[in-house]
Amino acid sequence: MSNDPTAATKNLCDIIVALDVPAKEEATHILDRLEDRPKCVKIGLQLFTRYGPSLVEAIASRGCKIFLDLKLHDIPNTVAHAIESLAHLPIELLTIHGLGGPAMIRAAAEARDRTGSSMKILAVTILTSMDEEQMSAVGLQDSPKEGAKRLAKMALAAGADGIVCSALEVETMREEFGPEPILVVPGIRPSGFEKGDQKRVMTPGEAAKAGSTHLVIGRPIVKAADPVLVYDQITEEIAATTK
Ligand SMILES: O=C(O)c1cc(=O)[nH]c(=O)n1[C@@H]1O[C@H](COP(=O)(O)O)[C@@H](O)[C@H]1O
Repeated sequence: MSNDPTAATKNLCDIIVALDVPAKEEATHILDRLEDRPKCVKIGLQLFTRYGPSLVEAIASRGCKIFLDLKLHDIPNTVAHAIESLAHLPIELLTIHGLGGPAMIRAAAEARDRTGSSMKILAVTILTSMDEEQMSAVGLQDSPKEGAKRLAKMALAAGADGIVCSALEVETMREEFGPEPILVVPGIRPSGFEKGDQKRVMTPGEAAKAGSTHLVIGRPIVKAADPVLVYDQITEEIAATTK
């Protein structure tokens, strides 16, 4: 296996479009405009709490892989049963919170295995909207980089297939865990785009170069006047930095 920390990204840094919109018609409209560009889209709490599993099936039937971002965080028994309830759906990636701890993560992976589902389970480390001040307010005393690394180590050992972290931590993750783990990276901001509520951000090119496998991009694409133009510019930026 290659020791090149960017090996995992060669030809493999996919864009995941976060469909953070209020209505399924709006999500469909964006996907129609983007045509067959996105190979994977994210359905998060905003759409899933409104439309549930039927929307997952409808969007998957268009040929897109589905990243279902529910960030499950509960006692192991409850998370395991939630995963059993989701197992029949065409889900590629599913999020749980790393802060749920190793027993919860293990229960999630075991539930997935029991059902025969092939979904990959990703542990969210430190949300990209958090900085040191926010972490300290919930009793986390280390830096985002240290905290994310600590949670990632625990989560991967407990059976997570990959992790969600900011691009600022990706290089450290690759040094620590090698080329195997899936590294899904939100907090992506093309240069000049406002951070909004995100605290730990990087440009698409920097994030891809660091070794991310997937970049989760919401507002810069879905709120753009011309989402196709922005999507294509991001694709070119990634290609230029990872070739
Ligand atoms: O799990 C996620 O996808 C996620 C984790 C995280 O730490 N930060 C984060 O922003 N996200 C998600 O990534 C997307 C980022 O959206 P934008 O900031 O609009 O690009 C949102 O849908 C968030 O829910």
